[in-house]
Amino acid sequence: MASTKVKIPTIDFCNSELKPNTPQWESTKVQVFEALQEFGCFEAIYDKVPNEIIEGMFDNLKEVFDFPLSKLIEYREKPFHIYDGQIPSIPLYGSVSSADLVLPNSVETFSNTFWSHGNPNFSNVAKSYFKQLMELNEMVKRMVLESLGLNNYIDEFLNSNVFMSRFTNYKVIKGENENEAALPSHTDSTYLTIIKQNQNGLQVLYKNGEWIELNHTSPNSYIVLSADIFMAWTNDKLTSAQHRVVPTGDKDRISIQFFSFPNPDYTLNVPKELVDEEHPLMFKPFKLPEFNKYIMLGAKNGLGLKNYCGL
Ligand SMILES: O=C(O)CCC(=O)C(=O)O
Ligand SMILES: [Fe+2]
Repeated sequence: MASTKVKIPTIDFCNSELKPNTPQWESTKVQVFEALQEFGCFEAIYDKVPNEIIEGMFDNLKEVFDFPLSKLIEYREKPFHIYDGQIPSIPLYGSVSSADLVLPNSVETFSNTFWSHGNPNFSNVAKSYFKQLMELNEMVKRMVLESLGLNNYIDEFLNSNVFMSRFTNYKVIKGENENEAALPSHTDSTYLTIIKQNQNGLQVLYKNGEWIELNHTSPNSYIVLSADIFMAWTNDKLTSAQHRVVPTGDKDRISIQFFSFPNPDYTLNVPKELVDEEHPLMFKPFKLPEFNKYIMLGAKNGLGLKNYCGL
């Protein structure tokens, strides 16, 4: 069971004055940094994505997951597009990912695969959704880098980021297995993952060993998780959130994940400002594709990164 005692912070990003060098920014920045250090996650309340865009995303995605398997497989055959499903260990899980739905071409490929004449409605809502999430993602990263005194790195860091979007469907089951994790405990190999769920079910493992529910408390809620790559690049200053999904509702759960990574050529080198006698270097330099290959070979339970390049 997930704990109801510990609550992860809810942080408000709605204020229109939330710009660098304002008092509002400075106080939000403290909350963001503390939350990502302590929990590796927080709930963001962010009202820049209109409700009709969010509803449009979930309505279109319901249709996608009702399409026959052959469509999902056809999608998988396009470069940079992935369908994961029918995995025996996680039978309720199915997802489609796109290399970058922020790029117009990628949105069109997605629409043209699933709808025979494309789907301008999906294309428009997806473009709008991911454009606004890019801004939230950028604000959070800027706040983290400023908190670490890495202001000189912000532009280079943000320019080297690439993105991936994933839509996931968890089939509802009733019966003796209904409280089992539909997606088992793991950490992500990203900088940040920003998740929107149409039903609660996401949980994070807190350091006291309790699972904490990561619920949406508002229609404008998103869950922001810091992950392996951000933990490595910041020399262990941030926590990589260990999370899982235990759907609770009585209908299929759909979630939208917005992942950010370093580009494949970028060497992850801890900034020298974060290393001194009291804070020795914790990770060797590495590139993401090599780390991903290592993970694929079977590293488990958040030990992957430390085993791979920990010092
Ligand atoms: O469905 C969710 O809320 C989370 C999915 C997830 O953790 C992942 O795809 O890495
Ligand atoms: Fe994840």
